[in-house]
Amino acid sequence: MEYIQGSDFKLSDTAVTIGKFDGLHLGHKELINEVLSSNGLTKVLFTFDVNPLSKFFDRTMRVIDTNEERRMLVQNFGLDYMINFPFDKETINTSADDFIKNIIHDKLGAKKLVVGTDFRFGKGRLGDVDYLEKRSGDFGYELKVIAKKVMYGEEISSTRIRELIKKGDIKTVNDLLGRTFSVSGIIIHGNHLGHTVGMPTINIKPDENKLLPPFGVYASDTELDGKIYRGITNIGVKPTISENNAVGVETWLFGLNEDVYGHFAKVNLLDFIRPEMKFASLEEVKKQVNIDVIKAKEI
Ligand SMILES: Cc1cc2nc3c(=O)[nH]c(=O)nc-3n(C[C@H](O)[C@H](O)[C@H](O)COP(=O)(O)O)c2cc1C
Ligand SMILES: Nc1ncnc2c1ncn2[C@@H]1O[C@H](COP(=O)(O)OP(=O)(O)O)[C@@H](O)[C@H]1O
Repeated sequence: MEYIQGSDFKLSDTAVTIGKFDGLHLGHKELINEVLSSNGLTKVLFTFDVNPLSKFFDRTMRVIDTNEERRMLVQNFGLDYMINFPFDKETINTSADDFIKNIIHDKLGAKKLVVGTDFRFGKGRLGDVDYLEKRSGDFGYELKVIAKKVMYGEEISSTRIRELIKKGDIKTVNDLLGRTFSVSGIIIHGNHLGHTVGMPTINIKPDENKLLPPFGVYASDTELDGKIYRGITNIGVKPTISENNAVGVETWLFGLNEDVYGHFAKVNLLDFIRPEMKFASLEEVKKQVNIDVIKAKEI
């Protein structure tokens, strides 16, 4: 798959799905599968750069997957191209008509367009599926509108998943995603205290745009150097150690005994265990973690 960042491309004879795709959940997967079934066409996922998006609209808006995480997820789907299109002033001010003409037709060369029922596009979000259908003859594409997938009696949506993440309902989040919610990044140095109590932890500083579940302890499976380690993860600020720690994601991996600083890790969260608490000392944290570990191993 070729990854294109920006607006400098010209494709032809494509099957394209367009959307924000935050979280790449099971509903999104249906759109992508429709693209994948388009024999004879170049298969494209067109999405918007989520980092500028959060700056343009609402600085507090966090994403389920960062650009990088989303790119890694899409990598193995079997698509030909993934386009991460800038969501800047120009894009925001592009009318629905210009979006169809300049982007869907001229740049993407779409012969087939796959979107969800509530897809909106163009300035003021005035473009919708009816409008896409109306213009399909003029611009020579076939429109495929996919109904929203329902799970547990409700439509799957990025908004619903974000709310569940905020509540810490990781199990339901993972069901709706059809995979595990994860936090990934490079392993950095912490305070070098963990190993002093027999609990070495890998520390990851989450991307500032990343939506995190409530501070607390979670059972996890971490992908590191081609292996998966069951472990236990603390998301939070380590109040026992000091008052002003930055938010971190740290994981004690069961069965690892190596220096892995600077390596890339993907921490897949499996289930919530308990909230983060302030203890009297690091030894007291360790005592509690020994109890948490029993739970984490049972999951
Ligand atoms: C599973 C787990 C649970 C933790 N729970 C807490 C907690 O409830 N409160 C807290 O202050 N720190 C908690 N910590 C953070 C420890 O205090 C931290 O691992 C220790 O400060 C070592 O950090 P370092 O990696 O910077 O050396 C937890 C760490 C782990 C791995
Ligand atoms: N089982 C393990 N789980 C996590 N980290 C481990 C493990 N075994 C060895 N390590 C190494 O030890 C480091 C963590 O030690 P620690 O004392 O917590 O230091 P830091 O505060 O820098 O994270 C990790 O970054 C990793 O390189």
